[in-house]
Amino acid sequence: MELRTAASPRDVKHYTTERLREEFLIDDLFLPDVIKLVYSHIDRIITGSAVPVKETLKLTAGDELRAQYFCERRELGVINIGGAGTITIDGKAYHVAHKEGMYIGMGSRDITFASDDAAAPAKFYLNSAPAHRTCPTVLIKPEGTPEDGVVIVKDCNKVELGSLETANHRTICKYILPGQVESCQLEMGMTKLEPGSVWNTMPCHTHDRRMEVYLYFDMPEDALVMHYMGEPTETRHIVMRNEQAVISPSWSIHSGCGTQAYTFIWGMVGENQDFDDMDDVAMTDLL
Ligand SMILES: O=C[C@H](O)[C@@H](O)CC(=O)C(=O)O
Ligand SMILES: [Zn+2]
Repeated sequence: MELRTAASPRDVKHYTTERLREEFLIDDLFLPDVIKLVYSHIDRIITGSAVPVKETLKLTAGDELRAQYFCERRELGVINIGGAGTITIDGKAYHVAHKEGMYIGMGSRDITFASDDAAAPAKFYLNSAPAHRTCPTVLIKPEGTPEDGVVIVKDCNKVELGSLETANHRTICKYILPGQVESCQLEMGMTKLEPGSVWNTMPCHTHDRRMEVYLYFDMPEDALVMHYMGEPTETRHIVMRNEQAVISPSWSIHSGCGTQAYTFIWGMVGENQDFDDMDDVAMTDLL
């Protein structure tokens, strides 16, 4: 497991491009037959990926968690951005298709990942946070009919925002949040931009009570997103490519502008689970 420490905004404003990328960018996710995990001291979020191709992959606590198993004291959110696959939790198999996800509650011991087809492997994106109680493990589908153990994203959790005129027409699909999928602190969802729209989260915001991690994907290899971060009056950018993630501290804005439309997954943890608890930044105040 790779470890990242927290960073102070007073230091970050002096960082070079290289240092900014070292601290915040995660550019080696989704390697085949590897579970990659990055542990951040910021709210102790773990960001990672599991891409089973030739093998079934088993999630372990590693040395770092000083736990017998990964979810001993943690909850885990998963969204599959690849082909269909199976997540097996303590002997129970959940079939997770493209853009479906899971919430896996604290206390789940044995977690494995497999793909249906090695030629189109599943790409499981992972966000995990410390937990204090067990919430039910569920499969999450953006569309469909609910069954036992399966939650369908509610219409009120598919929020259309922005417009083509301001190049930010997008739909926020909220997967894990109170009232739909119960968790201790983790919230997760996916935002998809419409063709011709390139800006996410502009007008932008900070939220002092939560940190966030973004994963940008569904873009060609030569496309890029300029991810904007920093205090509102000290903005910086990180050039991001397909399937790369970025850590966003509470004090930072988190916004992006791509060379074309893209999709991203956001994961949030921290003090509260109030999605709308944001500190909006006026466009005219950004520097
Ligand atoms: O705090 C909320 C997160 O920044 C995202 O949900 C924002 C987002 O997906 C968007 O505006 O496009
Ligand atoms: Zn935000």
